[in-house]
Amino acid sequence: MTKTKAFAPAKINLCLHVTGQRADGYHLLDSLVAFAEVGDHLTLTRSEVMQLQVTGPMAQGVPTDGRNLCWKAAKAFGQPAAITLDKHLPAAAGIGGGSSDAAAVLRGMSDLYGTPFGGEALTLGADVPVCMAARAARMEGIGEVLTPLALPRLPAVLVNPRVEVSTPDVFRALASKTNPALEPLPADGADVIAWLRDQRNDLQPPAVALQPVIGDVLQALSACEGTFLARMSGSGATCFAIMASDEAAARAATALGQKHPNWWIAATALS
Ligand SMILES: C[C@](O)(CO)[C@H](O)COP(=O)(O)OP(=O)(O)OC[C@H]1O[C@@H](n2ccc(N)nc2=O)[C@H](O)[C@@H]1O
Ligand SMILES: Nc1ncnc2c1ncn2[C@@H]1O[C@H](COP(=O)(O)OP(=O)(O)OP(=O)(O)O)[C@@H](O)[C@H]1O
Repeated sequence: MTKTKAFAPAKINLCLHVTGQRADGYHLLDSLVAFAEVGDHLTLTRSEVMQLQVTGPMAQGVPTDGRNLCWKAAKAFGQPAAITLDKHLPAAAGIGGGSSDAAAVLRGMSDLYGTPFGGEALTLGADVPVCMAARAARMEGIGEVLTPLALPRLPAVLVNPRVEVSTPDVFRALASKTNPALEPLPADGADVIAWLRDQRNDLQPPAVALQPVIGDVLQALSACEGTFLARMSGSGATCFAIMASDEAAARAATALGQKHPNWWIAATALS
C-alpha cells in the first residue's frame, strides 16, 4: 500500500478519578473513556523523507515539525511518511487531540508498511494507548491498563471556550492526589448516565480554578434543554454534555454558538 487514511476521534473522559501518585510524579487514574464521532483526519503516503502538513479549521499554532506527535509517532514506528493532518479538534484541550493523532499515525503506518507497531504507545503520551483502539474502555494505571467495554451511543455536545490548559499545571493544582476509585461499573443494560452522575472528574475543580471560564461552559451546558449530564474531559478545558437525543444536541450546539460565537462547539455522539 502506498497511501492510506486514518481517523483520530476526540477522546472524552466521561469520568476521571485520580487515585494516587507514583514516585516519578505521574498520577494513577481510574477513568471511563469514550470516543466522539468528530475528530482529525489524516492521510499518510509512503515517502523517502518525513513530511508533515497541517490543514483545516484548527491548524493554527499546531507545530509542523518534530514537536508534532504525528512526527514523533512516525519516528517511533521507524519509517518516514508524508502526512497530512486535517485538524478539526482544538489543541491542549483535554480531548487527546495530539494523542489521538499519534495513535492514528501508528495505525496508518501499520497499514502502509504491513507491519504492526513494535514499540510502546505509552512512551508517546499517557493517552496514546487508549487512543490506539479508539473504543470505549476503562483506563487505569497512568493510562496503560485498559479494559474495553461496550457503551450505548450517547448523543453529546462538546464545548471548548478557546483557552488552552496545560495538563501538568492542572495535575499540580490538584488538592488531593488520593481519591476513591470508580464505583463498580454498571452491569449490561443498566443506566450508564445515572452511574456517571455519581462519578467525578477530579481534575475539574483545579482546572476551573485556573480557568474560571470552564465554570461558565459547564453552567451553559447544564442549562440547555435535554442535558442529562455536563462535565469536563481530561485536564480541560473542553467540556461535554450528554444529551437526550441527536436533535437536542444539535439544538443546544446552535443555541450555544449564537450566544458564544468564539467557543468551539460540536454536536456529536460518544460511544
Ligand atoms: C489527563 C488525561 O488526558 C486523562 O486521559 C491524561 O492523563 C493526560 O494524557 P497526555 O496528555 O497524553 O499526558 P502526557 O503527555 O503523557 O503527560 C503530560 C503531563 O501530565 C501529567 N500526567 C499525565 C498522565 C498521568 N497519568 N499523570 C500525570 O501526572 C504529567 O505531569 C505529564 O508530564
Ligand atoms: N498533532 C497535534 N495536534 C495538536 N497539538 C499538538 C500535536 N502535536 C503536538 N502538539 C502540541 O501539544 C500540545 C498539547 O496538545 P494536545 O492536543 O495533545 O492536548 P492535550 O490537552 O495534552 O490532550 P489530552 O490532555 O486530552 O491528552 C499543543 O499545545 C501543541 O503545541
